[in-house]
Amino acid sequence: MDIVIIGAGALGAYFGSRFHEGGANVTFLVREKRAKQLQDKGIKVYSPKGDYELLDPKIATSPTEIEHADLVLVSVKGYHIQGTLDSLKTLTEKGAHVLPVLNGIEHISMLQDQLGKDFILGGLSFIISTLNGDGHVIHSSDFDDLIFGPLQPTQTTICQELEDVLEKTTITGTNNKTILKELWKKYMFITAFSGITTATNLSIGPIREEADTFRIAEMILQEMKVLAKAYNVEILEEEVEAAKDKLLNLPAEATSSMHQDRRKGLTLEVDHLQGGAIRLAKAVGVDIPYTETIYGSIKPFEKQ
Ligand SMILES: NC(=O)C1=CN([C@@H]2O[C@H](COP(=O)(O)OP(=O)(O)OC[C@H]3O[C@@H](n4cnc5c(N)ncnc54)[C@H](OP(=O)(O)O)[C@@H]3O)[C@@H](O)[C@H]2O)C=CC1
Ligand SMILES: CC(C)(CO)C(=O)C(=O)O
Repeated sequence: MDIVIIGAGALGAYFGSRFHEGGANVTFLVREKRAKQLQDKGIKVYSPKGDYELLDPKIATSPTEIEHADLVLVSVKGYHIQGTLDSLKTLTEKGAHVLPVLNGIEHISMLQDQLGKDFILGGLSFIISTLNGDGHVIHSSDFDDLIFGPLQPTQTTICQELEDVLEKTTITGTNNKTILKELWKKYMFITAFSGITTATNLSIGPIREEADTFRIAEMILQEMKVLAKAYNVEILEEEVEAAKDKLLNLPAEATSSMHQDRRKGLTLEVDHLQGGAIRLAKAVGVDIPYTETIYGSIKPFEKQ
């Protein structure tokens, strides 16, 4: 399978390396600075699932350099998705399907509107990874789930092909037939988890110790459930409970990637995540006051 990775950051470099390890033909479509770093240092993955080294990754800085792609994995931050549209347009015109794995939900309909519904698959990931100073991947969770699936009936073949590739890798891949619901469940979870950890500047342990603080995360889960319903996605109460249990059972020092970005002084995805929820809620007349409050609390730290 010919796979292009747009956004060779923590997620893209990890999954791209694993696809390569499994025998796929992988090209990293990156910007100039990252291209130079990849040429100089290659990619190394340090991971509980086994280290991997890609000394001479295939790199492109323009989509015109890429002759053919079956699949484009998009793993940029939410605030960079608009900047990938020209490349995605060129690659979908060459027949590629697009698998976005960023957190959030608004980008799905945006990509469908801009590129055509047939090209956009649903995707998300559960993993904790980051890049070190050499641009190498530090994968620190024992999970690396890549959940994907068709959003249109025409996409079952490409999803099956990806499933076949994933079977040859260490990635825990799931071809999910109800991917839209999975996307909303992850969106519900991440809006609460990234919201409460980033706003308080605390990992989950101390948040759990203060019932009044933890309650804010619970209320955000409930608001996101109501919001999903307004978009015809039924998240069950037991699924909200499962998300709450996850928050209760994470290691005390666990935190969200957005909170890690706050700690590192990087731009935050708050507009894409909590801001996106607020825009979607306004459009259908749903009130999400806890999410709005968390959004307002994080906003001053968005661009540090
Ligand atoms: N890290 C994690 O553990 C997890 C992250 N996620 C989600 O995955 C998404 C990606 O996160 P993450 O991998 O951590 O982010 P990173 O910041 O590590 O990587 C994003 C990469 O995108 C690149 N990029 C941005 N615009 C373009 C473009 N136009 N063309 C090519 N490359 C581009 C950046 O490159 P450049 O160097 O040029 O700026 C950067 O390397 C986010 O939505 C995040 O919430 C989800 C689960 C876990
Ligand atoms: C919760 C987690 C770590 C799961 O992958 C995540 O998506 C994030 O923090 O951005």
